[in-house]
Amino acid sequence: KNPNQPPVVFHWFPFIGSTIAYGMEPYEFFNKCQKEYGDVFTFILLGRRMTVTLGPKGNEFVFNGKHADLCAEDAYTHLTTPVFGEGVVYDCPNHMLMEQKKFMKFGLTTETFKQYVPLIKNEVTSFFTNSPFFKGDSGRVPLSTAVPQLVLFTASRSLQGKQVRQALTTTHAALFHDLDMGFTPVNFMFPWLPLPHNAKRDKAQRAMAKLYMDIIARRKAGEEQEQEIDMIWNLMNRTYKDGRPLSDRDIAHCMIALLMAGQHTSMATTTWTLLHLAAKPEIQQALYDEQIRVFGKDLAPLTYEKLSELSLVNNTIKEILRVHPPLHSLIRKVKSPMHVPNTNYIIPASHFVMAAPGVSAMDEQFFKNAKEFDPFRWVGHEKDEDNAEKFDFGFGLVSKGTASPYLPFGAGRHRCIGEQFANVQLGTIISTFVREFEFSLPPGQKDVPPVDYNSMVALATAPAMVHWKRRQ
Ligand code: HEM
Ligand SMILES: N#Cc1ccc(COc2ccc(/C=C/c3ccc(C(F)(F)[C@](O)(Cn4cnnn4)c4ccc(F)cc4F)nc3)cc2)cc1
Repeated sequence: KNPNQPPVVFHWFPFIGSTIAYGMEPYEFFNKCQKEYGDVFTFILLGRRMTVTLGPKGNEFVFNGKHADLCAEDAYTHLTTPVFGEGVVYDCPNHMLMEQKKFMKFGLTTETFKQYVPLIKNEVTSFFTNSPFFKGDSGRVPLSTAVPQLVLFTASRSLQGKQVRQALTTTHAALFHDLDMGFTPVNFMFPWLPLPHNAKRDKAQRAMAKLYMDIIARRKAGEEQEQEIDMIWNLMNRTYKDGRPLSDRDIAHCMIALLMAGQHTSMATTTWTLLHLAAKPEIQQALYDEQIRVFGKDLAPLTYEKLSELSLVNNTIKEILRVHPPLHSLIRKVKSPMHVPNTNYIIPASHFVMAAPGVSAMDEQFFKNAKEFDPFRWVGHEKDEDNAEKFDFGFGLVSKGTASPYLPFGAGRHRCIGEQFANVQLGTIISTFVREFEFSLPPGQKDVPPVDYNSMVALATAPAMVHWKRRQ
């Protein structure tokens, strides 16, 4: 026992350590350890020493740590680079990632969102028309199957662009699936395993990258006019500070990264939202009443400007991200020994640190009835974030204060740049569902299904069936 290192969680077997307990039920594991060891403790995950720092202070320690001390690319590159492709995100120096995030944000403006809302709405309504799950006046739908398709259509039609949307449902549908299968936490641990799914992943990555590079080449040859601003057009004109333009390959790999980012987080969040609304019909009714109040009894078409007036829709998304944050564990590699403030602990360079903001988001000391899904708890707190002090890491201002109990989009230099797009996409999807249908859980099922932690994000256990009835 080393007095100036965090306590190590008891475990029977070396290497395996606490992998099973953590991998199966991370929150149960974190809460049990917090009771026994406090907010800072080390556990063994497949031979790696993971030092967890919980609570708002723990969140701040990881999110505000200096890049020289805490390295994201060393933690994530084995998982992401085989899927996204080389030269971007975690396969390049951090200062280049900061510029890539700046470029991406240039493509996520109110002007593009105004154009995306009708595109997303149309994808949802044509999904209702074409999908086998929504025939007739009532029925049931396995959300685990339907929502990933719906989210892929809406994100690819808007942010990715028409050609990508077209390809993903025809020539490249199977390839997207193969690439998606490669985006799994097992690859965190064993990226080099010559498993069949890794060979398929690599083939799919090359095919997807080629799809984007062919689109770019056609646009450069002037074969396509810029009717709609998609992210590919946006990235085509970007140059790094050192004068080097973003290469066609780097653009393709950034587009794959954005595709994977949005797909997993949005499908998890959309599924959990529909499940919790099915469990609480009174909130569905309140959402429907809000649509009438904001758009009139004839339900005028959704617009980006009006989305911001739908406070219950926005509070529902905030509350879903509190109860079900898609990314439950955020990891950094320790590069030099790090002192944990207010403790005697020095974390050695051989460790990884892990933040789990979802633990403080479900802590009774910060949120009354924390386990309860209650969007109304956010009424009056819509703008808390705005007056916080801000800092620019190279991709725009982010709040400096990261000692918050609620950080579904992270904080600091690695903070998410997709929050606004996600809110537009989720707000449009939820509004369109609520206008069209009423939901309920299968008869006899009282609550939403348990969480499946075996994917990259915290998913609802399949099939996540809900019953629907078309509104008259
Ligand atoms: C509900 C939806 C989403 C949630 C909850 C979410 C959450 C997060 C979190 C927690 C981080 C910090 C990761 C870390 O600190 O290791 C992050 C980073 C990021 N996210 Fe998201 N995200 C969402 C949607 C999106 C979308 C739609 C995009 C792209 C359009 C996106 C792109 C990114 C990027 C580029 C980063 C930066 C990673 C870095 O700097 O290391 N995210 N996101
Ligand atoms: N055996 C076994 C075994 C062992 C352990 C377990 C359980 O262990 C774990 C541990 C961690 C995790 C999830 C963390 C994690 C981190 C980073 C990323 C990411 F980088 F990918 C992302 O942030 C994602 N993102 C951001 N915004 N939207 N998406 C991202 C960034 C930029 C970008 F451009 C594209 C991106 F998409 N993804 C996920 C899941 C399971 C199971 C089985």
